[in-house]
Amino acid sequence: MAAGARRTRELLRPVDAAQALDEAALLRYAAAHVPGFPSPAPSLALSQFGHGQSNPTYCLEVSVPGGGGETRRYVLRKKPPGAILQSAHAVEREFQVLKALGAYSDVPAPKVFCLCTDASVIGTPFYIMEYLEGILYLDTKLPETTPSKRKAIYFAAAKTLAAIHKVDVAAVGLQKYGRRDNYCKRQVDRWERQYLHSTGEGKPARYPKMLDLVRWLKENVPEEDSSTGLGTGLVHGDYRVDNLVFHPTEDRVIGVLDWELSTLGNQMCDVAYSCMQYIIDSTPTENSSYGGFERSGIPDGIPQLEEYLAVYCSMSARPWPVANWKFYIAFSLFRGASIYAGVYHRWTMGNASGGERARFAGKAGNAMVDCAWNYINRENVLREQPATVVGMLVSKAPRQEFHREQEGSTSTNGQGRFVPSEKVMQLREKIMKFMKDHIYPKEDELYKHAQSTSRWTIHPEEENLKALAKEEGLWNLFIPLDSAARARELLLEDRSHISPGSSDDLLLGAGLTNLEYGYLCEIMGRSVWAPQIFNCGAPDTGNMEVLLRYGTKEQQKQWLVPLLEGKIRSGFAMTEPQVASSDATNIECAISRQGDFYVINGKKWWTSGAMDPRCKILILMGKTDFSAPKHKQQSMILVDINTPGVQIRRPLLVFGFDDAPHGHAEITFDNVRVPVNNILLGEGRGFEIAQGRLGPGRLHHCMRLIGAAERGMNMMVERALSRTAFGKRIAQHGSFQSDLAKCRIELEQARLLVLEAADQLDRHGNKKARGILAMAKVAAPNMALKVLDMAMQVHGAAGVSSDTVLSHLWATARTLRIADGPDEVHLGTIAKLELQRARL
Ligand SMILES: Cc1cc2nc3c(=O)[nH]c(=O)nc-3n(C[C@H](O)[C@H](O)[C@H](O)COP(=O)(O)OP(=O)(O)OC[C@H]3O[C@@H](n4cnc5c(N)ncnc54)[C@H](O)[C@@H]3O)c2cc1C
Repeated sequence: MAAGARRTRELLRPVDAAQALDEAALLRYAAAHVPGFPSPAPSLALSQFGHGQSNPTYCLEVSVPGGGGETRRYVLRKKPPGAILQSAHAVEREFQVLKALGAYSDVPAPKVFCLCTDASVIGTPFYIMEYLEGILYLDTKLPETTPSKRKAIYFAAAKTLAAIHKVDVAAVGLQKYGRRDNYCKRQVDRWERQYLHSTGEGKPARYPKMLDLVRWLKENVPEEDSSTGLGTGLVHGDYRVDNLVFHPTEDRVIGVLDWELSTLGNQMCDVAYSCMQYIIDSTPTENSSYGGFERSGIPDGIPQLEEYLAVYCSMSARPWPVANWKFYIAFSLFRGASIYAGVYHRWTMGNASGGERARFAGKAGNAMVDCAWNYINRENVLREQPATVVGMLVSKAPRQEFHREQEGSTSTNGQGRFVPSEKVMQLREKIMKFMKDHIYPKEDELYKHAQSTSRWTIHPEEENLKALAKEEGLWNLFIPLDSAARARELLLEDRSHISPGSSDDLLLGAGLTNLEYGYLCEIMGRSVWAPQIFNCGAPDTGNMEVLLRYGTKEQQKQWLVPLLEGKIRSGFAMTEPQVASSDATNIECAISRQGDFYVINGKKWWTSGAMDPRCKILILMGKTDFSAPKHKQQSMILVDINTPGVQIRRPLLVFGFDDAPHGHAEITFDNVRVPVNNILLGEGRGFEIAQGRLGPGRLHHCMRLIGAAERGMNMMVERALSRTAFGKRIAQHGSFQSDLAKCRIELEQARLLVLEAADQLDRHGNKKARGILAMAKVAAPNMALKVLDMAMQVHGAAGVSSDTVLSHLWATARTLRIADGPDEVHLGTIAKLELQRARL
């Protein structure tokens, strides 16, 4: 076989005499079944591809009648002649998968024209497909290319494999193409049978180590193999660089060939198989040493196996496969050995396509078995963490519906202004994994519960998830360094009020700055359910912040600790229906001192979280002195929600969403008596507290909005790539591309603004950072609304339904142009500062 890069046409050779076809019959059939086939064809030049072992493949070159010498090329692929293994050489299946992929997916595949199952036409079933003029790299070492091209080719191969694995099989009509579960288990049985069929008495000798390998594989099938969900789907079955046709001038795949072994199943088998050249050079030649790149040295430019894997994992959002990698490699070697045993057997019977190379297939197969055993006996085969590849962040989490994790400006190469520290990156990855493993898969169920008649109760799963998040150390991450320091002193003095087993360190977060938390909060914002699972949901975070900063020791013991532990929830009651509450000087709720008590009278609404059965404490803002200066009249006070006189009147709806089970409540306070020491910081200091509370809290909303928008982007892209309108993918329509690009620009702008605001908050405090905080508070919801609106648009009617998360995310984003202060108020702040600066 010719080594190196070959143009498709260079792979053609005269037809093997033993594989000659009835050309007249073929022409008749093609003319009748291939749309646009030149007819009557003045001449047919038939040649054969020298590359490939299994199904004989031909090139039909037909002159176009009256075309002045113009010719058209087609490719014909057929079963080999003679007795063949029943399940092998399934050209019918190749045709089926190519047809489905060609019509509905982004996987580059040759277009198929017709399938002939009538063996009487040319002796065996066959199909005819498009001839792709491109480059095939027959030698996986890529000797005839430059190092940079080698890298690009390998990464393109990883990307294309990811594209195959992301095909929605139901959407392309391949849902019955195979069983997804127990793929490896069934494959081991299948290839064991094939091996036994191809070897033994009167046939090539059996290799005892192969039988041992079968036993080992059967005993070590990964648990994930029994699943039908994560990591299962379309499997190519023979995915190698030399089965890819590359564009003649660009480093991208234009066609994936040889789908003979494709089916549905465990996709990690494809991945391991595509890495075979790193492990073994199994080219069947007489003098083969069988050493893969790992032994012979990796050609310059070809990425390390772990780099290649990292790209695949990143593009497919698949977990880093360290846990079962040994199995998958051993399985690939075993399967290769079994295939080679078949090739060798056919060669001994005189009917292997691929000629003399098959002579050495038996030897090569046994070398694969030896290699599998060497691999199994190695201590470490893959590092615990994925390799870092420029521009890629590899999730170690399993794939979920939510595939791509765009990283935006945080996906840097360790350089630049906003680059999270290693500690933050680790937490970020952990949260992303948690979201993929536990939150996205439960969203539907939580949503259904929130629509049911039990919606004002807590779904048991929510508390389970909280326990899990706590266990993983993903708890109270919002707590800024300085607040934690103050509370630590108070809490450490007396541990009697802390539940046994609770760790102080865990309760007080991870010692992050607001900026550091920003990178994490963004991820939580991708799901409306996520923040509270990590005990980072509003309004609890703001309330805890108030208690951390301003609470007395007693207040902290009674209310802060259970909040930090996630045992209770809280509400913040400031807004009142009868006054414009964006101007908090308007509020009318009265807090009057009577001896050792304060008596509260008033009406509040939009007290978020107060409907939650776990809500035990409200921080209420009212007036203690109506005659004091305008900003000294207000005070904040702790109100036990079960105090007589506190009455929840109704849940309010946001565009029809009641946000159960947390809800937004209208509450009346009729002569509610609370102890005097429930006052926070002191009478008349409500505004002061509000400033402290609202800075970080506002920013958290912004961060979550960036996450929500990012999710919108992901969903929009996935939808546009998988749906066809007016003859092409939505993603191929220019108007979509322009909207998408604009959304990305706005998102990145907003993200940078939010990060900058967080940084200034850390460095200069609330007051000095108020201008940029206000900018972020205006920019983030407006951007998120635009992106989510566009995402809904791309989803068509589905986008505005509750079948996707988009409408709920949009509704939540819309409230944030009002909640925590309307846009206009923040714009006023920005303008005021701008004018002040001009006057200086
Ligand atoms: C989903 C949701 C959750 C909420 N959660 C809480 C909560 O937990 N606790 C709580 O206390 N409140 C909560 N709120 C209430 C929220 O904080 C208030 O709605 C907000 O502060 C605005 O007050 P208002 O509704 O009284 O509007 P108003 O103050 O009446 O303002 C109405 C409009 O007037 C205009 N306006 C106001 N000021 C200016 C100005 N300076 N310049 C120009 N135009 C102006 C703006 O267009 C503004 O939107 C929540 C609201 C929503 C929607």
